Amino acid sequence: MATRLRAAGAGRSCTVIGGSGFLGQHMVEQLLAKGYSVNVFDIHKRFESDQVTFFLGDLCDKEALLPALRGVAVVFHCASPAPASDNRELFYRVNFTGTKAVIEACREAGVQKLVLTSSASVVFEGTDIKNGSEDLPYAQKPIDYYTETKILQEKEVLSANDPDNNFFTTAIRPHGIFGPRDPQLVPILVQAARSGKMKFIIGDGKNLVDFTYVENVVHGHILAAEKLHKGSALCGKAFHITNDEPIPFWTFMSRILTGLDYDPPKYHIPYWLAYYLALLLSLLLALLRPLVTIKATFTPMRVALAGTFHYYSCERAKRAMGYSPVVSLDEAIARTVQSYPGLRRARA
Ligand SMILES: NC(=O)C1=CN([C@@H]2O[C@H](COP(=O)(O)OP(=O)(O)OC[C@H]3O[C@@H](n4cnc5c(N)ncnc54)[C@H](OP(=O)(O)O)[C@@H]3O)[C@@H](O)[C@H]2O)C=CC1
Ligand SMILES: CC(C)CCC[C@@H](C)[C@H]1CC[C@H]2C3=C(CC[C@]12C)[C@@]1(C)CCC(=O)C[C@@H]1CC3
Repeated sequence: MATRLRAAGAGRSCTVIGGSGFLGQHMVEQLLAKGYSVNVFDIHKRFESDQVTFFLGDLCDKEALLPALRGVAVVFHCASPAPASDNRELFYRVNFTGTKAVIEACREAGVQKLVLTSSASVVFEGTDIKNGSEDLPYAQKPIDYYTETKILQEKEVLSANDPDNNFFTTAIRPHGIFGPRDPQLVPILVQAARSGKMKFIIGDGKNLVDFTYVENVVHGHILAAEKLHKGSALCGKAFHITNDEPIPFWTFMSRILTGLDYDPPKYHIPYWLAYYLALLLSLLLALLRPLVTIKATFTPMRVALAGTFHYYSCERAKRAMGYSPVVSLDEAIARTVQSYPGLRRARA
């Protein structure tokens, strides 16, 4: 590994924590393409590459992290339990306690830059956000445990910024990441369509939201790593990274569905009715949990995301790091639909 690090140049050596995941794999691919030497630290190894050094372990274990961080200049921390897991203990352990372990390991290993994948949802409380800036306060009442722990995670990383000791941190807040190999958005949407649950538009269908193509998210992270240094505007700050093309939520869903030959939703259900039905269902499933575990398609969080405005300004990222999306929304939707032949509706 030391040879690879030297070959890439000390400044272009990195470790992607969570590198086996959806965003992580795209991150690894683009970093390699840019000539970085790349380590992956993840609890699972989900792909083979002779260009990558894999370190398997739990990011909550600092001793397991250290070998993966020694000699690297930049750490990208994009690991998190899946939002749908809804496991409060797991979220706290990984996103809060685990992130503190990541920070300690970075400091001990002499890593200079830590780029966290946070989430624009850290300011979302289930009510409209239109062109929200990073100055919005953290959600006082996060809708779910995932969001609650992403807030704690971001606060830990940004407050760890320590330029006097050559340790620089920043957080990237993407929103609604989609693209090839996404496990959370398109597969769940198609599953809902296949089970006949996608006949209704929640609300009036005019709520604009941000969906961000995965390659734009990666581009934002790499830009941040390259612009993060002593005295830069990135130190200890968070930055929204989106496609900068807010789109009605149900227009986006319909374009993915029709692109895969499914019928788009066409009837309307009032937002308040959908939200309270989802809340009632979540309470019922919580009561039944000791007996049976049932995953709801329409959780309160998902209904809130489906029925409210939530799009964010990227102006701060444009100014501080010269960010602009590298793949347009139209092209991104086309590539995404094209990448899921197995999810296309089988024609009789
Ligand atoms: N998807 C989206 O729309 C958005 C995602 N984000 C953030 O982007 C990041 C990446 O998300 P995404 O790629 O979708 O998520 P994935 O679940 O696809 O990837 C996360 C990776 O981290 C791994 N991981 C989880 N827990 C640990 C642990 N304790 N130790 C080591 N590795 C671990 C996961 O393994 P395993 O699969 O076994 O859990 C997985 O490989 C996350 O931080 C998420 O919060 C932010 C905004 C939007
Ligand atoms: C069943 C339908 C009402 C919705 C189907 C699509 C949803 C599964 C997705 C639409 C918006 C997505 C989203 C996320 C996960 C998947 C969706 C709810 C996140 C919660 C993932 C993690 C984040 O940090 C924020 C994302 C917001 C958008």
